[in-house]
Amino acid sequence: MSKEEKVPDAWDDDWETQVDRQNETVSPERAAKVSKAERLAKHAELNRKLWDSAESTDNFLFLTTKDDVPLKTEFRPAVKVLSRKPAPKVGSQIDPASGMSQLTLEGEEGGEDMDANRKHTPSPEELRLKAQREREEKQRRYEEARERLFGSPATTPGTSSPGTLTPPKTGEGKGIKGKGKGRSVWDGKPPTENAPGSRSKKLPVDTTPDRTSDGRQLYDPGYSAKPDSSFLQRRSVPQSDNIQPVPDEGQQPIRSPRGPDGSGRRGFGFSERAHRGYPRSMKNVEYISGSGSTSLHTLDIFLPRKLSCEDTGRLWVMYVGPSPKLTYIHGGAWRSPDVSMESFEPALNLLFKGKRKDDIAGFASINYRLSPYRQHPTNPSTPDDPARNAKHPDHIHDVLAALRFLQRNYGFGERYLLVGHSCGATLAFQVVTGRWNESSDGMGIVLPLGILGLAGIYDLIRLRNNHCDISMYQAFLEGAFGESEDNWAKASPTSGDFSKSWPGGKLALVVHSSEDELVEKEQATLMFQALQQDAGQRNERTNILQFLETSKHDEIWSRGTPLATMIAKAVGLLIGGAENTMEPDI
Ligand SMILES: N[C@@H](CC(=O)c1ccccc1NC=O)C(=O)O
Repeated sequence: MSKEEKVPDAWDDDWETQVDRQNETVSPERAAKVSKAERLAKHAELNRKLWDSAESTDNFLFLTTKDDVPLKTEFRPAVKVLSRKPAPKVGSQIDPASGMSQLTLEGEEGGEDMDANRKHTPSPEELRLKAQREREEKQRRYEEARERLFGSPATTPGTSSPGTLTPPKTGEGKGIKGKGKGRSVWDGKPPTENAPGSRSKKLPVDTTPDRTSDGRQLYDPGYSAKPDSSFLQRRSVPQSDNIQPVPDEGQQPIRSPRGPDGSGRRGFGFSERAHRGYPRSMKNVEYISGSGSTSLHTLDIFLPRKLSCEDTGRLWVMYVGPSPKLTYIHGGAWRSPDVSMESFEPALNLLFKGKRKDDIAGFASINYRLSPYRQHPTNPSTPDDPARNAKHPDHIHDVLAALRFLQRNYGFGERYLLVGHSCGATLAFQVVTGRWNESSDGMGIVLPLGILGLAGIYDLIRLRNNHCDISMYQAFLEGAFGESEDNWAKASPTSGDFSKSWPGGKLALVVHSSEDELVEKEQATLMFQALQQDAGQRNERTNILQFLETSKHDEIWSRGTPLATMIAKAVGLLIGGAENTMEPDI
């Protein structure tokens, strides 16, 4: 048979006719001219077909003749191979990554020449090596994520495993005693609940126990929380409560801040590429995942250096509102979308050139859902955006959820300063009223050692009354807290009873600028008075009211210096003791 002649396809209905036609068209001359080689080839081909049919397992005739056939299946007509095309082969290959068997149907990709299309089938050894490579890659990625989150690798590289949250390695870092400061506002024990009488020292104190000799660490394996304690050490991330334990590099855009490099350039710009060194920044980490999560349930984390279990001499700083682990809470009248983490960056740059740079373990900036702002000039909210239709107490619930996420993942307990600007300061003080501090699993957060409120709103009704000629105030307060002024009163931090709700508090620093054009200084004074109500009682808190001379409302954060100075001062008060109180700290 010449190459030009097409082999009839046995799947075609008329294949027999085609074959017959071909046979007819073969001239007797051509038939007669069959060479010896051709005859041998034909013979070999016939032989091959015979062996194929003999070896076919499609139909074991000896079994079909018996009635008691072992493994008998229902009647299935045997597939007859009618074509010279190789029969489609179903191959199964185990994917080393997924462990799933991948079914492939050779010949599916079309094309007549199956040899050309046939893929290389890996040998078992190749598969094993591939699986091993993939396993190693997975482990490496997990350890990267873990190190990014905790700032320290597993004790033995490759021994940590996804699914368990192992405590950070002991190593780098310095305890208070090691720093030679000898003064601390906490006692070196694992954080306990903010229960009355749980603190024994007033700020400042000079009785720091030797925390290295008592052997306790952030994750003390021997420590068990008091039965009624709101603090529980976490050795594994809870699966409940929508907590996302490890920000995954694939999911989280990482911005890597540059620290001051001595060149005089501003530091902490964020580079485009992710990198694993320090300082390290993680952006848009979701603190709630799943159905209730929105685009604003995020926080940003900034780690100046590797974290260590022995970092108990350092504070975290949390900014409520957009920023870096000072915890910081941004302002924006509970509704403005244009206040973001960047508002904290000028202050960060200064802080990390300043005296307190070694006293801060990490920063976090907490975002939270906003109330509607339909008239926003450039970015109006829409009714269907769950991130921008919040009503009190949504905002404070979000802040508490974020703090719980950070505490569970980083285990810093009470060792943090909560910083808020404007309505961020409202939220910061709402945290320590304890009124909304409950959670689905019955565990609240551990309240902070200190609060720094800047240009804060603390008495909602007084604020509106002082500005009743400007509709914006009524509008944003109503947008956030509804129409009932009873609710406004209950939500106002000035109505808190802090001796009861925040007995472990060491510092409340209320800062206001005389030049604030949006919030009057009465707000700061009222807050200070509310804090002072329990002065002289059993509490150990230092309350400070401080007025700045030169900052307008938003300049406190936008110029960087006022915010950085006040954070450094608060950190100094909490860590360094009284002698540092009046020093310029940055
Ligand atoms: N830019 C905001 C106004 C604002 O942020 C504000 C106005 C008056 C008093 C306090 C304010 N912000 C507090 O977080 C707005 O347009 O709603």
